[in-house]
Amino acid sequence: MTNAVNIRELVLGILMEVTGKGTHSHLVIRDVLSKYQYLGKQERSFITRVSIGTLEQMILIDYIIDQFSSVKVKKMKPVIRNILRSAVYQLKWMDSIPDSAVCNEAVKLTRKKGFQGLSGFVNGVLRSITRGLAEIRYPDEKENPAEYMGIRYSQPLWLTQMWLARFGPETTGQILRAFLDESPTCIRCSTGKIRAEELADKLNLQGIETIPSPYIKEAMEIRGYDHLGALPEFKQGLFQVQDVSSMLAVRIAAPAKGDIVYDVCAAPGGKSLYLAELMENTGMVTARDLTPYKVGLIEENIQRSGLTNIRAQVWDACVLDESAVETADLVLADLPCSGLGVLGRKPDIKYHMSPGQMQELCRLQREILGTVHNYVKKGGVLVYSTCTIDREENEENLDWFLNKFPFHLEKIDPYLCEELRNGTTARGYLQLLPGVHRADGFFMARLRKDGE
Ligand SMILES: C[S@@+](CC[C@H](N)C(=O)[O-])C[C@H]1O[C@@H](n2cnc3c(N)ncnc32)[C@H](O)[C@@H]1O
Repeated sequence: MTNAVNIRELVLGILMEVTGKGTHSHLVIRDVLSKYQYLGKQERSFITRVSIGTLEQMILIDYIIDQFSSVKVKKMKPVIRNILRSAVYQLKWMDSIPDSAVCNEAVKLTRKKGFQGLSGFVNGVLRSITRGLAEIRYPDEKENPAEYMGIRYSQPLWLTQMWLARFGPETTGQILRAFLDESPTCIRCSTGKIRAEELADKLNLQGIETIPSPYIKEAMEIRGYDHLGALPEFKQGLFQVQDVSSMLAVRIAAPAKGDIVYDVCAAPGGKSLYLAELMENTGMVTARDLTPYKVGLIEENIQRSGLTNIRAQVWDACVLDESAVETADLVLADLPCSGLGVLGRKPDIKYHMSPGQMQELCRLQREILGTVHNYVKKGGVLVYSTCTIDREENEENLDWFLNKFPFHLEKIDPYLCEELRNGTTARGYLQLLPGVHRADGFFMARLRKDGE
């Protein structure tokens, strides 16, 4: 590994930024990897794996440290607690690194960061953990299942309590395990440009493994790539990075050729592009988001795609656009949400989210839905979707909407493969659950406006 840069110091920087300032981990990691592009594949994957892994397992890691340290994690200096956290991650989950190397590197980093006087403490705690790792005591599973699951699967207690009450222990276990499994990168083949099999062949030739999704033929999971953005197939717009759950939301929207479509919360534009592609360069997709920065992301993606039936606009979805009223065949409301369905990809969400924030999001979702339904023509379609598995933001918002506005749910079975059909899809909505489905957690509903 390169001597010039201490990759453990980079990991520490990422953890400090995410835990201290609340910046989203995927953004911090992306920035570090792009700043240190010259690092080798092995070093880049070490940085990603240890940062994500430590954040993912942080509740369990802190529980372990607290069993062996005289000073509780909460009372430690932030630098020290983050050095210990990433070291414990390596000790417990990375067998390929010798324990002595993990401890020595952590001690060196402690000194380098100016905490000479605490290097003995760090060394002592890590050596005790190394010796006692096999004998960790967990909360009693039978007596206190929520606490047990919270520690075992490293989730905040309020989340395990909420999910146990809603889904029961078996499904909750499936969901929590899935969050800790590696979340595969999923791509959507732009079938207007290349067949999925042909794209898979091209990627396979570069050593990238491709696994077709069971749900949609243009979706595939990929593994074994280094820098996705550098692949020629990406630059040529032959594929987009998009989870199959997002693709399904577009599938149930089922745009027709020539449709007028509004995607009211569109950045970075994944669903808008798919809608435009399915419309085969006819009609018009208006892809909106709140800020010029976000709309810039949509524009970049439009440019790479080469599609001409899509335009990007800055527009606050809470503000009524008089000119759009009753003009749309289809409105997609893929709204800001708590993101609890994608905890496997964005583990820090679980530390930032709270029941209070979820209520606030619910209020925003209602405000947006209460505005954008006006754009749907009589007889047109509104698709509501979120990447969460929270009843209030999903089913309860849907009930609220149906009680208030002249829309009815429409069966989505015709747009889904057999495996995804169930009682709710026959009514008009689908809740995907990680671990239960081979997809991110996602909610989608198809509503038709009453009238012609
Ligand atoms: C779930 S993301 C959308 C993902 C997007 N549909 C896609 O598939 O690529 C929600 C988006 O809503 C945007 N947003 C939040 N509040 C908004 C508002 N008041 N008006 C418009 N967009 C908003 C956020 O900036 C964010 O990009």
